Amino acid sequence: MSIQPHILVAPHQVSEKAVVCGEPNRVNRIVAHLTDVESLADNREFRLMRGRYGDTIVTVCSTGIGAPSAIIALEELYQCGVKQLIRIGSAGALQPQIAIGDVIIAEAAVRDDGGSASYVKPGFPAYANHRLVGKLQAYCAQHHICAHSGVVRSHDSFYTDQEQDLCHYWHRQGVLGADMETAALFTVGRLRQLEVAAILTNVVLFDQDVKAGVNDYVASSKASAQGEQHAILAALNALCD
Ligand SMILES: O=P(O)(O)O[C@H]1O[C@H](CO)[C@@H](O)[C@H]1O
Ligand SMILES: O=c1cc[nH]c(=O)[nH]1
Repeated sequence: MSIQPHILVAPHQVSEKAVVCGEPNRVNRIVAHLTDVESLADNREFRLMRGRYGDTIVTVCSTGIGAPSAIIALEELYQCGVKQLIRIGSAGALQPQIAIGDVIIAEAAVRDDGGSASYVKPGFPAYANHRLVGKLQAYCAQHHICAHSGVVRSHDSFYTDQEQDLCHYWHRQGVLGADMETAALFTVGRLRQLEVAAILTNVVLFDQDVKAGVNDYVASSKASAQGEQHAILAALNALCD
């Protein structure tokens, strides 16, 4: 089969197990844990590399920001034969007990994104693969990683005029954190019969100014960077054991 139009890889280059993340540079930090690393493609927001974690080959792909590009990556990875996929993302906390660098294991996601809405009615649930969630939780428990499991909210913009009210609304419903891709990956992944999970590093405290939190992350605040390493190891172990 031919090369996919956005991720620029062909099926024979891609493994059944994949890790995705928003930020292209995070791909490099993920493959630092792999051996026999090969660069596959680097196009727009999509950076792809492949390597070995123990005996298992893993493909790592960045998806950029937001549901549309995450769905493009998922659909093209699916065309290439991917069957299991874990997102290693970042998030902002919606609960005060979640510290910077804690990880959030998404059991399900509120579909406040436009991408998944273009596929299926809003009543269709965005929920993670139960087996992968269990493996992420087990790894975090064994390694004393501060992990919170529950519902996240995926949205399309930080900067809507109602954002603060929306965050407080979802806080009151017990939602743990916000990101921009998990709901779309869970929804479209489910429609394509992929096994999908997500583990997110918290980079913004509840009610903290979002720009300050994201800036800290860009500057690699120690706790965020440590949390990302925890999320990477949890995801690779969940996918490969
Ligand atoms: O760090 P990533 O994986 O990109 O995830 C989060 O960070 C971006 C926003 O700053 C959004 O993509 C959001 O989902
Ligand atoms: O607050 C945040 C931080 C990262 N990503 C989000 O979507 N929200």
